[in-house]
Amino acid sequence: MTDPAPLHSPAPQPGDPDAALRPKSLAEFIGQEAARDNLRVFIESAKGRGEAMDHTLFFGPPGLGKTTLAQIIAGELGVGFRATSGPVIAKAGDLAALLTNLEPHDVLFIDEIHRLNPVVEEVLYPAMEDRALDLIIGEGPSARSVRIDLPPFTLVGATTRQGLLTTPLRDRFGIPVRLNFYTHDELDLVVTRGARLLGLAIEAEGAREIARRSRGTPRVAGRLLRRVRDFAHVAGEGTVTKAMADDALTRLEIDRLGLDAMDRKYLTMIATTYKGGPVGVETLAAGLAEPRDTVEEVVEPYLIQLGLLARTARGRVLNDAGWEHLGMTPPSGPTESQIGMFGDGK
Ligand SMILES: Nc1ncnc2c1ncn2[C@@H]1O[C@H](COP(=O)(O)OP(=O)(O)OP(=O)(O)O)[C@@H](O)[C@H]1O
Repeated sequence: MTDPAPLHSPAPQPGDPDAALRPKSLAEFIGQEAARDNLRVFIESAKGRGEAMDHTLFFGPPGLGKTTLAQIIAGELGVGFRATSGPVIAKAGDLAALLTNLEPHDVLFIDEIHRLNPVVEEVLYPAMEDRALDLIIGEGPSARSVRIDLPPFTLVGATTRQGLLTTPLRDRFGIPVRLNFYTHDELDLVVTRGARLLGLAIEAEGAREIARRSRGTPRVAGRLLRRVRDFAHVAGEGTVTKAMADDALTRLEIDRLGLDAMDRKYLTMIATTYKGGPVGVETLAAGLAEPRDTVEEVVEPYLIQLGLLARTARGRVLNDAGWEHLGMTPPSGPTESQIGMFGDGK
């Protein structure tokens, strides 16, 4: 069986092998402190008032815990949880069926909410604002509109691309929450917790090594931990050490910054083919034979976070740190990054 998600990709895998490591409560959830503290207040307040919590939007790169937090909200509120995703809701009727089946105060989670069909999105506006559905019954001159009241509910939307949300939709979320990449210390806790749940003995330095190379992403940390466990198991080692983690991750082609083969191919292409840039994202996506969305949502955010890459108005540019990481020297003359940035080239 082929594995559609590369080992190091922050994208989810079918069957959700991460489910066993998913924190079930806010107290168990590591990192994202500001978001967590605020959510705790909103949850307590909604519970105290006996009302549904306000609609909440999570945005940020994949694998940082959007789905996990949505489930935690439902758990902490003590209400039901229904999950779907933007591209799956094909027709207005599909959304109507979901909404009319909710119990009062339930959480409805819509992943990839930026990919909702515009017709479906129109149905969502009154549902979010007035807790009502406006349905058209019949066709032609006899068509009439009926309004159906909905139970109070909380919509939790998740998106990797907040900028792609329409303004009317974005404005209807009372609680927007940005999720950021995790620090090494936080990922260290994620790895240590994961090892405990998997019954795997790991030295502190071993956990640190995995944390450092997890792209700031708990989903990647969990996945790398499971692969290191495989190597340790086959080698007959009882405890994961730093050397063992390093060896396993190197064999998986994950370098000391946590970049994988795709990241390095991307950076090398800008360095060698385009002399450090600027180069457009479409061109890079075509060169990598990857969809543009994957390049923008999965590959680039972490490279930008590390300061290896800049998005400018004229395209992507390799920064000095990017050249250094590749062990290459920029072409002579000032590079684009030395001249300065030209704004955000989205
Ligand atoms: N704060 C955390 N502490 C521990 N583990 C976490 C945390 N956040 C996420 N995880 C782990 O990472 C996995 C991925 O998280 P989740 O599915 O919530 O990410 P996501 O942001 O919804 O991703 P996507 O955008 O791809 O849907 C979870 O199964 C869980 O094991």
